[in-house]
Amino acid sequence: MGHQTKAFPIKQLPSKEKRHQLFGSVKPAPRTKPVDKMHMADLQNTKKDFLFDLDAVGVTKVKNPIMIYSSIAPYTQTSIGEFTFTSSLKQTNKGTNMSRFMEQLANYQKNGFSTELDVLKKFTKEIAKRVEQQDAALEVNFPWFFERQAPDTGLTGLNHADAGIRIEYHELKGFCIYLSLSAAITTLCPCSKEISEYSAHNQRGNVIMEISVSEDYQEADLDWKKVLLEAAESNASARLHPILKRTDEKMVTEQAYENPRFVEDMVRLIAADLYETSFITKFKVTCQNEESIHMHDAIAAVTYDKTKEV
Ligand SMILES: Nc1nc2c(ncn2[C@@H]2O[C@H](COP(=O)(O)OP(=O)(O)OP(=O)(O)O)[C@@H](O)[C@H]2O)c(=O)[nH]1
Repeated sequence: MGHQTKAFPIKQLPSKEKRHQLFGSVKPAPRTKPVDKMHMADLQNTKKDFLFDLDAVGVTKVKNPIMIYSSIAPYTQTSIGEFTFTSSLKQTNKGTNMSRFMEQLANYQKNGFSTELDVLKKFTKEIAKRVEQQDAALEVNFPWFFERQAPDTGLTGLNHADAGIRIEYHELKGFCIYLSLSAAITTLCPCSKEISEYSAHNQRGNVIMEISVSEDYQEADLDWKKVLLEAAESNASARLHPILKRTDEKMVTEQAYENPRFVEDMVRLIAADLYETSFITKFKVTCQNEESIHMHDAIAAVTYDKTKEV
């Protein structure tokens, strides 16, 4: 005898409409307000003295797919960007037209929205025009992936750092560009190495580099993401790796022992590299170590403005 399957559904349920009513849906009340845009109230565009100019108004936490180009592998990748789009607002205007920021994003999205600085500059300038203001700002933060090779076996996998771009545009003043990268590194404590008969405690550090760039900076000549990543990693006790076999692990461990670093050492060494990078005009470097012998973290920071040099 073959196995008999039951035919589903067995129970006869009320219709979907009846089910919605059962759970509280009611018939629409009579509509009294206009439905055509021409006759709708436009509160945003009310003109009066609203007491203060606003520095920024717009939309934030906007997630959108992005294309990222890099000078290290993977050379092209897709990621998710979290955006903020704003402009200032005059004291005489009640509100901005928020939908226009999102309309602009939808237009760019059609061809794939890339984080190339030239694209984002164009976007920000167009936003100002679209919302009828003198200025606009765009901020985007995204995880950026890069290939990392194990030092001995050469096995590769992906690591990532958190990248950020802020573009400010003003009709009269032009553009300001701020870039940031937050990268993880290994540090081995110099003090612990010095005082102990053997070993030294180490930790995972997080380096945040925030920079301003010169007006003539072209990322096609030098990829800022790679520059900042190298500044953090090349000055650390060791780099982080997705894949390490024993022969790799030995090398990374010994390299860290040979290059002990305090958080203070980290920010000063990275500052030196950023100081020597000609397209960087100002920078802030912060290093925060998740201490392995404490519940708390260690932190150090340095800022420098090359434009203030005499
Ligand atoms: N100004 C403002 N708008 C808001 C606020 N909260 C929500 N909104 C948005 O107002 C939007 C309406 O956008 P608008 O761009 O003003 O719409 P519109 O006037 O039809 O657009 P235009 O034809 O471009 O002038 C809706 O999408 C709401 O999301 C707020 O606090 N301030």
